[in-house]
Amino acid sequence: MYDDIGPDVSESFLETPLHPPTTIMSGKLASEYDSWKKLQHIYDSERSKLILKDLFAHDPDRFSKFSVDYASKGGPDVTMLLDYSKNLITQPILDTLLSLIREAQVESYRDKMFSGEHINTSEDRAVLHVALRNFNDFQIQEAGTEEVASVLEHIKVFSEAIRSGEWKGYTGKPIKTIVNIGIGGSDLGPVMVTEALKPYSKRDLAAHFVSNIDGTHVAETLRVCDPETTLFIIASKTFTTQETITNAESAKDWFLQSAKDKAHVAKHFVALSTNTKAVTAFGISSENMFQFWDWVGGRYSLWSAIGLSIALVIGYNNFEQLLQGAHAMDKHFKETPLEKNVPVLLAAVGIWYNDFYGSQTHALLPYDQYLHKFADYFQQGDMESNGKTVTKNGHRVNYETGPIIWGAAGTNGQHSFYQLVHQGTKLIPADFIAPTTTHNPIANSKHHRILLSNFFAQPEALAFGKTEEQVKKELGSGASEALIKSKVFEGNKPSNSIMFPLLTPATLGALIAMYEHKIFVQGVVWGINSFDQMGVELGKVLAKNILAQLEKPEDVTGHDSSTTGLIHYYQKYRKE
Ligand SMILES: O=P(O)(O)OC[C@H]1O[C@H](O)[C@@H](O)[C@@H](O)[C@@H]1O
Repeated sequence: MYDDIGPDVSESFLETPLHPPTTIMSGKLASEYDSWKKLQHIYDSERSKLILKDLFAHDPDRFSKFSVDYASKGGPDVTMLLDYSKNLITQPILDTLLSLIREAQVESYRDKMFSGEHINTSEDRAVLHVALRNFNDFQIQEAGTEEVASVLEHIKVFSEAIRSGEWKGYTGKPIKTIVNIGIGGSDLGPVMVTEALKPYSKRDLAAHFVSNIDGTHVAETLRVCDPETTLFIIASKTFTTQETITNAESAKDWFLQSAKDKAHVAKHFVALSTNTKAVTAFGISSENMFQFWDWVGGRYSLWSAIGLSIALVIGYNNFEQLLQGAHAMDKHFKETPLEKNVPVLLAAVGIWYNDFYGSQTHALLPYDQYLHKFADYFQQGDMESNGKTVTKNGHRVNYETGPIIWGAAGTNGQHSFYQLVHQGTKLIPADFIAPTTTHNPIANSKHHRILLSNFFAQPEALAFGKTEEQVKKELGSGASEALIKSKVFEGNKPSNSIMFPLLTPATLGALIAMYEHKIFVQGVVWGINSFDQMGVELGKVLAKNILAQLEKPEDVTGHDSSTTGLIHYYQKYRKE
């Protein structure tokens, strides 16, 4: 059916010599690539034939053709199945998507990332989260990478001292509670991973995460803490983030109300940062500082010292397993041909919906309660990376870039938003994620079987729907036309299914790295810099200006009438 849109495309691009980087710097938009134009043509002319029901009916091997069995090479054993057969693609479409990825020189950019080239051009930085989990494997040239092992050793020694009770608080008691104070990349990764790996956690060490500047967050957390047995981890790459520094100051004040002597801060406060000067100025000595480097992006930093709270909760060995699982995925991404490369395939089908079908969002739907923060985590990971309108060369894109990421743990989502996914007007591609085995096989794994039956059923229902004939048959004669129509599921809604045996630290590491690289591939195709975050700046600057105007109504100047009206309302009704 699709012979005319030919699998030869990818080969012809393979034969095309790679352009030197300067050609890319001249600023081609993704929409100017030949394979992009070809995809547009395919979409326009073939879309009506892309019906999952037919594609499956015509090809009994569709599952085996469009699925990959991932197995780690080296490090802890991790296996994972990616089934992407329930996507609105054919082999020629996939080939053309892979041609696009080649034409955008993703492989060359990938190698630049792994070798430490400064691919974060706006900030002139390398992008080396892969160096944090490298274990001397890839050759990476960048200052700081030689210090990774010693920081890991510091994390190991410190986390063991806390976990064993050897580290004592100012009254000689062991630490019972940790409070990570950080926001964005200095919060979401540790929150997500400590939740995901709860079965590996030290249950008698309570972990809290304070991020929001809203005083409620720190106040409610301190309410359940004992200053004698609490360790505060101040996590901030820059150590200038208003929320984190304000929360940290309030935590220190609270602590000193009991401890009195500032010398006791050393036993109860540590810092994770790249900014030694600011850490010292805060009152934390450099021995209690865990270093990282400017080539670690905030949203890619859970592998760095920012992961200290993870190591404290699950133990250093499990933390290292997480890193090794990610490293094996890095190797897979670096060395596997595009056709079998899991992050590349996810990126390819994502581009198909995002840029040709016009899908605005992408749902992450883990059927694992431990992954309930997974979508939150990748909201930052994906949206802060690829939510850009301007290419690296300063051109405005004329296509869609990063999708809106959202989701919730199954089966909760089924009882809230799935209605719209099944029968709404929007096309919402989704990733269904599940372990074959649960950490909690209660009632003889009955819960897990029910959970998985839903995990299998939902993508099937989305893909194949329910026809009017089926509904009529079910309802029998006499059913109104309106009732019949309301029960029809159009189907043809795409999804990926990702399965693995058990959510272990190494598996989670691989899963996170897989999505990181998917984001990377898409960013390169769109020509954007996935590693800066200029979009978070403007609001911060305006807030700083407004903060200085909050006292008196006459100070409120320079705003539109709406903003002025809102501030005046606050000034009228506030109670200190
Ligand atoms: O770790 P920091 O420096 O406190 O930054 C916290 C967060 O701040 C901003 O929102 C962004 O830059 C994020 O990428 C970052 O994760």
